Amino acid sequence: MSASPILATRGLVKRFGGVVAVDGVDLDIMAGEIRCLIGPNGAGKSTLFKCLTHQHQPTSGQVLFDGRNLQGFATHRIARLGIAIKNQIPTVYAGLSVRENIYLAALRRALAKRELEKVVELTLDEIGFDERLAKQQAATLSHAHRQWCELGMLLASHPRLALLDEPTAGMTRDEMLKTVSIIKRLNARATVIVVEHDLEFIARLAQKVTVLHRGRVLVEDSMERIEANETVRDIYLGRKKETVTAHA
Ligand SMILES: Nc1ncnc2c1ncn2[C@@H]1O[C@H](COP(=O)(O)OP(=O)(O)OP(=O)(O)O)[C@@H](O)[C@H]1O
Repeated sequence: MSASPILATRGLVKRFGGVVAVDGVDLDIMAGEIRCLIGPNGAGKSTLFKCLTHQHQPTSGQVLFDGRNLQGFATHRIARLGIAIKNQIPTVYAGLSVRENIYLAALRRALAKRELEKVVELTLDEIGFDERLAKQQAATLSHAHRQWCELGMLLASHPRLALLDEPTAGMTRDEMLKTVSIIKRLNARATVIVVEHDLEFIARLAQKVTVLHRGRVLVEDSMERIEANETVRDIYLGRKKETVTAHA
């Protein structure tokens, strides 16, 4: 029995003038999967994400969600289908508390008030926020707490597919490990695609990794096999390992 992918792209292209940022990408993401997307700076990872949600209109090619072609769909209509994106810069309501942010995110599920309140409290628990943090204004949160607040908003909104762009950027190792556990919770109810540079994070999370290079899929495999792949090492991992070592 062959299952069909929840998300597929076929020949996806995005040009910015003379720059071909995404150059004929075919992806098949199965329901329930966590897929990591890696590649050197400028490989096209963020642009690909933005094409999936129509923050950028693809130049050509198709995005299929549950087999349905999303061509012509506005961003808000894609969000309503259950595709959520967390961009590199967190988007929280700065003037509201964490609890209020999560409450607003949960509203999209059209639950009765008591259910909604339960979801909010459960989510605060899932991201490990106590009452003090729940009441804190989002603008005053630390970098990591702001990222977790936004992950909480994703958890509460219950997407079918979550796209996470560098969720651990700027985090310490302990913060990265906590983020892994939050994303595993998210993956218990949603398919997840995550762009990341942190190799330990990827190894702890993903079953399958897609390497993008110059807008194209270079290889798709397990992290173990990708780490052993000479071409990938040359264009990406070797350079990154040096960077990681240099910062250790
Ligand atoms: N809005 C834009 N206008 C023009 N060029 C763009 C735009 N967005 C991205 N690009 C170009 O497209 C290419 C891919 O960029 P993108 O940000 O998608 O790469 P990335 O893999 O996400 O990189 P990073 O790891 O640094 O975030 C780059 O050459 C970039 O300069």
